[in-house]
Amino acid sequence: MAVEPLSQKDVEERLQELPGWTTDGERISRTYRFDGHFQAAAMVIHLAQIQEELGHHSDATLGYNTVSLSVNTHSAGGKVTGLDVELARRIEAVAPGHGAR
Ligand SMILES: C[C@H](O)[C@H](O)[C@H]1CNC2=NC(N)=NC(=O)C2=N1
Repeated sequence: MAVEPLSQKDVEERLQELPGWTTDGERISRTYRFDGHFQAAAMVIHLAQIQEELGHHSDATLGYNTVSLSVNTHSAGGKVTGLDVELARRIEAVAPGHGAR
């Protein structure tokens, strides 16, 4: 089943429930900060588990104490869909347990 892109207005509305997440119209993004590198790396492993479960994957960059995420849906022409928002929600649910801020 084709996944339809969300309108910019829909994306912005949904992001109101995901503080820290932003959109440039082509993707949704957030950078998390951690107490150190190991904590950030552990978050990436947890992220990989969630992404494999959902079959939906962000572009993730591991820094010293940061993890920067960006996601859109390739099959929707590289636009933002509900799948991206769902992934962001799942990540938000586990991030505090890793000390993310
Ligand atoms: C076949 C597989 O489910 C698809 O290629 C998935 C994999 N992960 C994906 N991740 C993201 N971010 N967008 C996609 O469209 C996408 N498609």
